[in-house]
Amino acid sequence: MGIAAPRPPVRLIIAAFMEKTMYLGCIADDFTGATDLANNLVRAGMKVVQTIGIPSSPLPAGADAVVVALKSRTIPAQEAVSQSLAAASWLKAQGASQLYFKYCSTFDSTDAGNIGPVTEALMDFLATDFTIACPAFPDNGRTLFKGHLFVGDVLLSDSGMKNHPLTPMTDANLVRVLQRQSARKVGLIDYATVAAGTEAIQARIAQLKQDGVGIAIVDAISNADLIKMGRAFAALPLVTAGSGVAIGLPQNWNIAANPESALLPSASGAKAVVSGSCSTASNAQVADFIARGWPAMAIDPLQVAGGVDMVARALDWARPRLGATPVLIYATAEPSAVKAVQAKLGVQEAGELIEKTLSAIALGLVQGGVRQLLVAGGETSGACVQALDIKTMQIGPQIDPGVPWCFAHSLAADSGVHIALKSGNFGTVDFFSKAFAQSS
Ligand SMILES: Nc1ncnc2c1ncn2[C@@H]1O[C@H](COP(=O)(O)OP(=O)(O)O)[C@@H](O)[C@H]1O
Ligand SMILES: O=C(O)[C@@H](O)C(=O)COP(=O)(O)O
Repeated sequence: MGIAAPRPPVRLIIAAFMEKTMYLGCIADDFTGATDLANNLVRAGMKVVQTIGIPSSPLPAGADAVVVALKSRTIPAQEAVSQSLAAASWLKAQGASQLYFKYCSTFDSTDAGNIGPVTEALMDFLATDFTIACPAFPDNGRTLFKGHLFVGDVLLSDSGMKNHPLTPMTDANLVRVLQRQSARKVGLIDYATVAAGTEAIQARIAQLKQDGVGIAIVDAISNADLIKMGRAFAALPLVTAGSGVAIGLPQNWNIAANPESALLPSASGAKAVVSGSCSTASNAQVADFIARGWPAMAIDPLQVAGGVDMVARALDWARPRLGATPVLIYATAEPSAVKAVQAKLGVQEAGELIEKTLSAIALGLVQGGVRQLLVAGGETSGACVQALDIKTMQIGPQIDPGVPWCFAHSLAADSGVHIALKSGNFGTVDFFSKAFAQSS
């Protein structure tokens, strides 16, 4: 006969039945952005669940934050609004006390949206007359000064983002950029105010509200700025930002950083990279992978458009090569090549065709035994995660700022899959090899 387990004290039994409220409900406009935000929240000590779309089944209890990943960055603004509102009502119904709309640290959008329209729809939904907008992420070189966004040492408009295939960013003045997308007046909380601290930021918010400003861009150049502003935003029903602002919010619920919070099961199985990002960083990372002599295959969009079955061709190429060394399948190309493809196929059409091709390849790779998959590119990641039918993701250790390894269950794999979704712009030049060295 076994030994009876000791009975837990009564107060523990009661605690187990008490519903814990979710503090932060997050809506991310793409999937790499969602893991980036979840990564920063986990590193700041929160228990986070990341879902792909609005979950259809109940989530495990006890999360401090839930990040709902949408693929709404480049879809028509009205569709982005309706998907974001559906996510917002679900998060509020789960008890979220504050909502966080996460967009790109390079403010990826066009004059048609979607940052402005989604922000304003969420403000209407929450019946709030004020929110902030701050894509600053100093750990990744995104800083804001006098409303101007810098990427590393250059203005946004001088960075590689001016050549983005879907959302070229040619104006670094975010007050101007957001005003073009918004009906509400857009203002600025400038660096002098942020440097003066939490009370100064709160006083400036009160002043801006009196002046009829609905959304304020906020300057920040360091993590210390993000901590100060986090305290000042405690009472806002809605925060809109990149992932950086997230590091300053957990303190409002007395949550402190916890290095234990990002543990995953150990990784095994074949390794692959699928890259559809055409950013400067991804181009350099692909070149680095090839320079190592590792197996890589390029996908030519024009051949796909011409009817060649590149999915079958890529999977046939990859099959005998899968193993301890990662394989890379990529559509990543330099701006001139991207423009030539877009001129022939159309911007959206080219993007969708390549996403469909790469996501079918990702699915085939996992069905063929890949269990450590790295995807480069936000839209590309969205397509791949959807093809793999992943519903939730567990956040693990950070590879580089903004990119953690994650663990997910996919119908395509009997066991789970380790997956990393790399934002186009993120990661050092040796990111692909670094990621697999860390997972092994
Ligand atoms: N060679 C190419 N020509 C044209 N478009 C491309 C090419 N390769 C990829 N794309 C498309 O460019 C877009 C890149 O976006 P995304 O995956 O979000 O990358 P990033 O994270 O760099 O923004 C995708 O829609 C992708 O399908
Ligand atoms: O904030 C960021 O820069 C990223 O989290 C992000 O949103 C990535 O988007 P992509 O560059 O499209 O991957």
